[in-house]
Amino acid sequence: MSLQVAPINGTHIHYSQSGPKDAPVLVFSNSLGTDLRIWDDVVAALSDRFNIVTYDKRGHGLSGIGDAPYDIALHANDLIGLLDHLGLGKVIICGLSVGGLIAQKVTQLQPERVRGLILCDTAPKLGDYNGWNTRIEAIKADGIDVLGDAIMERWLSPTFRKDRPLETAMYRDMLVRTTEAGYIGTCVALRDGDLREAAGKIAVPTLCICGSDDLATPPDVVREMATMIPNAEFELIDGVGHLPCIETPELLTRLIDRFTKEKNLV
Ligand SMILES: O=C(O)CC1=CCC(=O)O1
Repeated sequence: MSLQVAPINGTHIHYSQSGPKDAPVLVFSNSLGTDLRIWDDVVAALSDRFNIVTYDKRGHGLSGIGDAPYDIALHANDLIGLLDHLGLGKVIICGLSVGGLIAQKVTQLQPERVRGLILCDTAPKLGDYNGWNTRIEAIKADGIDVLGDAIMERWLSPTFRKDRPLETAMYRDMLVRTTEAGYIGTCVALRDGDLREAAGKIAVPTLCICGSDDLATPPDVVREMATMIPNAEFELIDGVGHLPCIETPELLTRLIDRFTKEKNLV
């Protein structure tokens, strides 16, 4: 399939769409420093029954960087713009880490559009102001590569890194090849983003998922989010880090399948 790209909010957004066009729409939103390929195994398993959209948020993958200062609302409006461009109305959103904040923000901006949320390894607020500034300053001084190994420890469980060194190296490359402007811009968005007040107003079925070995958004953080969102469910995936879509796509697929069936979203 040829690459698909859309003009959105003054830049271009690279996306992929697969599955039956009349099926329920399931959109995946990525984490910091990753591109849409992290969902490949999940998409392959679900694209017989969902109309699936994956995309690279601005500054990541093959999308443009744009000129606007980044914040979570800008990323959310990019996703809304992409859905409008594709003529997609109501959607289920699965957001990972910063993608989870983007999903929550879209729900806040267009509550009527979102039918359900799957929030993986995320929270309404991630990290603290000084922590993000330290990361931003380190990257400005020396580039993303200096943080590559430390970030792999946050992303991937010790078992994955030990047993799958080539893939670990590949995901490290994905990270360090992210544009510096896009990465730092998204760190700023995370530093300043706080959706805790809005979390209590989310009124759609929500499943919160976390890997037990997630060092970026540890289970307690995700569990707390589940208590803030009315009627949200929480699932812990044992032995997995920050990116269940990479480490255990089969289990993530089963959780999405079960949740969407139980909540009558399919
Ligand atoms: O890079 C990390 O620490 C993991 C992460 C934080 C926000 C996000 O999207 O990924």
